[in-house]
Amino acid sequence: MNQQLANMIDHTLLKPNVQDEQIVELCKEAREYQFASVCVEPCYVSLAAEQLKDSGVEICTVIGFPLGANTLATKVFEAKDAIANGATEIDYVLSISDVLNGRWEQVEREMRAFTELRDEANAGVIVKVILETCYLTDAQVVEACRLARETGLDFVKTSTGFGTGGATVDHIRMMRETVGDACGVKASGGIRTREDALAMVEAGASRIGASASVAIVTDGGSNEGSGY
Ligand SMILES: O=C[C@H](O)COP(=O)(O)O
Repeated sequence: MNQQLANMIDHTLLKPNVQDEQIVELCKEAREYQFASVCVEPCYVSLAAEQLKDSGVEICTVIGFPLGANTLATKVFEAKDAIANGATEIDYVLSISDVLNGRWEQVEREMRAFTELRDEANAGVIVKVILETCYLTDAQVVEACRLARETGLDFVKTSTGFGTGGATVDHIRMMRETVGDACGVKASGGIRTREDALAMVEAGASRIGASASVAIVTDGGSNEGSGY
């Protein structure tokens, strides 16, 4: 097992039919392999936080997930509630409609709202913006990354795992080139093997989001994924 790789992985379980015992198991695995975080739906943040007390594993959750289509006020409320319940990492889906309609000032406003709520939380919370790159042009990916860097977000992230495509090496390279050292880059969606994960790291990813994390670090492969 490659510990360095494990330390970079958000151990993810995002499905409509998740139950408590699966979250308990996810947390057990995260503690054992020392993954960076568990990534769970907001309704499971409290349970995960309780399970992972004093483990060093962060509690990541997803906001406006998976479509990014909620209004900003709803996303902000959801994020604050998740932090109050114990979330330390917030992965929010950006307003894809604003990007597609060229409303970049709205995209920026949303990013600033997230950096503000992160700074107000003042508890080592970090924010990642999920771009859902499968729906964007390269120019839109670059512009979103440029704004994320400018507004001070912590990470840019490729995918929800529920779109028409996941992380690609080309997108990761483009995202890293745009944010430089100012932000982390998270590759997620469709990463099933150690080989997939290492290709993303090689291209510039500093975090991997995956449902198949255990298979990745134990050198196997898996068909496990979030998507429908
Ligand atoms: O946010 C992370 C993704 O949902 C993970 O995608 P995956 O289930 O395809 O590994």
